[in-house]
Amino acid sequence: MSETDNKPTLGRKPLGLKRSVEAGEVKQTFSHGRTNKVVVEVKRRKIIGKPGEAAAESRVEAPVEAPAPAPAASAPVAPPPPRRPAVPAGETPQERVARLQREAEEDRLRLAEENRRREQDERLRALEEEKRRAEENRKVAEPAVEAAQPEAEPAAPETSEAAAVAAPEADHAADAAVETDAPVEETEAEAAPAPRRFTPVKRPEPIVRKPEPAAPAAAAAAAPAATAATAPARRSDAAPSGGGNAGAGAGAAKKGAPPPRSAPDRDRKGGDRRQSGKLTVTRALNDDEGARARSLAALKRAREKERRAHFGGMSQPREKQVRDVVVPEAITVAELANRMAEKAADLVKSLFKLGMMVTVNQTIDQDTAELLVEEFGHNIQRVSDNDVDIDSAADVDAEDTLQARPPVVTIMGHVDHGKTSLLDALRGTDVVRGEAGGITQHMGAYQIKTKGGDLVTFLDTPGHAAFTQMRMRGANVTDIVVLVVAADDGIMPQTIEAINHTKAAGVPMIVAINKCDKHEANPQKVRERLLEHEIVVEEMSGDVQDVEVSAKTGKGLDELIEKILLQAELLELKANPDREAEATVIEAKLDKGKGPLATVLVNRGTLKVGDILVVGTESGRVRAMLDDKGRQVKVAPPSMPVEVLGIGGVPMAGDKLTVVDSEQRAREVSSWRQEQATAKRTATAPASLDTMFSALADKAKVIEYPVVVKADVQGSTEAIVAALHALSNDEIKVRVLNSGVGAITETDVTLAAASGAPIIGFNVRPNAKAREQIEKTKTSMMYYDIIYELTAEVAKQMAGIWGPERIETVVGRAEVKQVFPAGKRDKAAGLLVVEGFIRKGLAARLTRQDVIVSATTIASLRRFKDDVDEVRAGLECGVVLADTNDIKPGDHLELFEISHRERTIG
Ligand SMILES: Nc1nc2c(ncn2[C@@H]2O[C@H](COP(=O)(O)OP(=O)(O)OP(=O)(O)O)[C@@H](O)[C@H]2O)c(=O)[nH]1
Repeated sequence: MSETDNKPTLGRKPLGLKRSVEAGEVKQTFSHGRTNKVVVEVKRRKIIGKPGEAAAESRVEAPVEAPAPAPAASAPVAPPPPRRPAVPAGETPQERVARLQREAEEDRLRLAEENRRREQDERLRALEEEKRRAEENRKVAEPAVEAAQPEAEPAAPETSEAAAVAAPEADHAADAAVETDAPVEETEAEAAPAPRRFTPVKRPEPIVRKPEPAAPAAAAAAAPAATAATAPARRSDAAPSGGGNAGAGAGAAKKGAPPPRSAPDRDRKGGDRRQSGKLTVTRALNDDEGARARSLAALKRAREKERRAHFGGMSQPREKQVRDVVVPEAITVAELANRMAEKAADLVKSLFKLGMMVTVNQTIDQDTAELLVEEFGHNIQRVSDNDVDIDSAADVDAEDTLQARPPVVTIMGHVDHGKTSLLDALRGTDVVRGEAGGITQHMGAYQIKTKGGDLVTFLDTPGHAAFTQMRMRGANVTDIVVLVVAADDGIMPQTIEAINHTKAAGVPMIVAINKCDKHEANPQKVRERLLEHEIVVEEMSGDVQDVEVSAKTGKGLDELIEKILLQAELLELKANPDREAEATVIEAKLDKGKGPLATVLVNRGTLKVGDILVVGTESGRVRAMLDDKGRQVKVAPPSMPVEVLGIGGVPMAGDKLTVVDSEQRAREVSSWRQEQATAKRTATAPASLDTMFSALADKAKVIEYPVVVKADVQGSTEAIVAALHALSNDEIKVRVLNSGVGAITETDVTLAAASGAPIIGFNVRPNAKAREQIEKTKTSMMYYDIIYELTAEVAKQMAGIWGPERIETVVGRAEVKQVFPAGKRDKAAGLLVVEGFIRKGLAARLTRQDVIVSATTIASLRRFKDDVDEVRAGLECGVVLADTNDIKPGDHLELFEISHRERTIG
């Protein structure tokens, strides 16, 4: 930008910052290579500062055609930029940046103020010009009007044109009266000699100042007239009468921009600035030259004070709100305070007055809570646990809504007796071959259609000892149990366990004697052995159905199905399919792609895609359902096993799934259940001194073997944890730091690494991040896919930690006959070897009247002043014992050898 830009031209250039401002950029450099660019605008101080040049500039700004005396005289000279303090010598880059920012901000504000002032001046000049022209027009028009209407309408000047003239005049007069001082008044007097039609009006500016002696009174008197005439005039005639400049001026006037203040005015007010009401940035910056502008921080403080005063004033008369407080059977003080929207400390104080010393985290009962709620003026709403949780037992379906449903049959038996093979044969599939180690490790759920078109749901349970929980669950969700006993193997431990589970669940049993194709098969022996467990089969004139089958040849399978259907008919299995579904989780896992998956068995109602559900401590919405063959299904009627997608987390096998009507209800129930589960987990057993000391003693003695367990399905996790706990004994205990379902994650590795624990992965592998972490922390990993290999290996490792077993073998005994000094400090004992032998270096226990005095070793052994290695029974010798001189005649010495043996666990 050059100076010539400001020279007058025919058309006025729009006003803008560019005209008098130079903009530049300051690059700030911070630590870590960060930079920031700050735009710095600089006013050319040289030009504005000199009075002569200022006048020239004012002339430039004046309208070209203005014949009136140059209003330059009235143009306020822009204040010179404040003198910057000298740059301090030891200024740091940060300080420099801060200074530059501050200066830039100051410049910007000053510039804005100057622009505003210049606009104001232009507006004034435009008004002057307009007024002058209007006056001229009037002078020209008046004789003509007078000629046309001699004396009839002397009020005619009150036309819109006249109003248009009056408007700027009034505006200007008001402005002049309020804001300008001597020079402006002089200019006005010269420029507008016409008689005044309005008295200047004082603007309703919120400025507190001492009024000029005469002006305000006159202004106040004329105010209504001036505003009444001004408003329509501005709207209708401002543009046509004033041309471009006048229009702009009127526009500016319309916006009501605050009028500029003259220097003396400012000086007058400078002293009482703080008391003068609202402090604007303009005022702050236009203060006395050289005086410091009010800092931003000060402005902020003032605003904050104002705000506080505002809110403080409001909070006092606020009325207390009475709330309905939902109180369960037990609630913590903090939670109650939260529900009452009161301060926990106040509640504690009240309880203190009631004689109860409690902390905010302590739980109080419902009655105590009621006292508090009433004391604080709220209403209590007592709820019991059942009000929150879903009580499906209370929700009984009417008899007429029930319809026949397929039977649920659980196949149980000892490991490798052919359960999966039998099921495969029934389904026409081949699950056995896919199983690791040939054993079932999950619970499988399948539905088959018989030749007659009947549906039967089968649950396959694992036979291995570790899966007790799964077998128990299987027995609990089923209608009928098929006990598979291999004819060649007979009754085995898990066969007995299955019998007990079945009896406990109170469900009917059908015995399938399998592997009857084998030549060593002895079904009769199986029947007889079953008698020992009070199972009397039909063949033995009992009421338990039995059937000889062969999964291999398919023998007896139809008969088995027949018997199942017969049994089901006797049970009259029914459920209401037309209601919200209820189901039981058979198995649950975390799938990498699908998220949490749960295999559920619908107990009643029909589960549909889109249903909102609560399952254990989790909630969710059924996104999709897959049947046992992996096909998508939209609905699952009673007795159908389906895999459900869309649950928020992995539920526990055995959890109940319930469909609820809203997501809010689902969340409410699941979070309540989560709270309960947490409370249960963190609940501590009542402490007594006895239990405390025994726990401490245990801690000191027992070696811990920490592990982290991750498995593919929830049932396996449970089984592994149970199996590991079973390996613990009084001296070494397995401590499962964490167990879960799904891939081994970074969190698992971090946890394991912190305790030096190995991670046991059952059918799962670590993810990429976890692998990195494993490398870094050198965490020991143990991967398995067969549970008995896992337990065997862990048992071996535990034995290794435990250390080899120390075995003491007593090899001799001796009696102390006499004691005599040996050397300066030691004592020697004269012994008679009574039994076995004594040898140098052997471990020995010195006993006095059968109480152990010391455990030591034979430091030296002599016979007749000669050092010897060994002395046999019946001979006398002299010994010095290591680390002890507490020897007396009559003491006995027991000599033993120590050996170590590898230990085994399990
Ligand atoms: N000869 C003969 N072999 C059978 C028969 N049924 C199963 N087997 C074999 O017995 C072995 C074990 O069969 P599984 O079906 O895996 O036994 P399981 O009871 O399911 O075993 P877990 O699920 O691990 O408890 C397999 O090698 C089968 O081939 C049968 O009727 N006859």
